[in-house]
Amino acid sequence: MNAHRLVLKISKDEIQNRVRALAAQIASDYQGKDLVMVGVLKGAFIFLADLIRSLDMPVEVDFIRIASYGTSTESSGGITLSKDLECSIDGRDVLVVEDIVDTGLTMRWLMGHLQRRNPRTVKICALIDKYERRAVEMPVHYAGFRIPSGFVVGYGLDFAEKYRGLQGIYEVAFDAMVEGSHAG
Ligand SMILES: O=P(O)(O)OC[C@H]1O[C@H](OP(=O)(O)OP(=O)(O)O)[C@H](O)[C@@H]1O
Ligand code: HPA
Ligand SMILES: [Mg+2]
Repeated sequence: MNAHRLVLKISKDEIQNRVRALAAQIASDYQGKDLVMVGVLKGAFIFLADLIRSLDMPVEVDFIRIASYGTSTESSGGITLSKDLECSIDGRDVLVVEDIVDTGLTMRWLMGHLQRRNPRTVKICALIDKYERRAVEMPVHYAGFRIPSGFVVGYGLDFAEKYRGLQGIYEVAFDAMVEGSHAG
């Protein structure tokens, strides 16, 4: 891991306020519906936990575990599924909960995977919609924050599995490489 610093981008209070507003919007849109919220592990675990505790309606929660980044800040392009859904989504309304949509490759794979199980609707809720690196068209129906670029960590998001527990969102600032040597 190259030497880096963390720069605060979104504070804990801003996140809390935005999560409450998203939950209110979701509860209003899905009133009376049979909603299944699917958290994408690992990154979504904190966001999903906060979101459902602000949500004034009964929902079923399930998880799927897919990964493509490993220790890198670039998508590997290949998706590894290591835990699938446990509930049926046949005929039901599904809201996928993600920490971040970046290139969109993870979400494209997941949408294909879910659509084969015949849900009534599938929508996407992501804490962060990071749009400049998008490689495929991918709508984010409920977006917490839209940012153009920068590798971010905290509130579930990791860099090489670290920093998920930070309460705010931070950008990873990589120190410039010194000629002929690596800065850490
Ligand atoms: O839009 P994309 O470019 O595909 O990136 C978004 C995905 O990448 C991260 O997952 P990661 O592979 O790091 O797994 P993790 O959730 O376990 O950290 C993140 O949690 C999203 O699932
Ligand atoms: O900016 C990011 N941070 C952490 N994980 C990610 N996965 C895709 N983009 C990011
Ligand atoms: Mg990750």
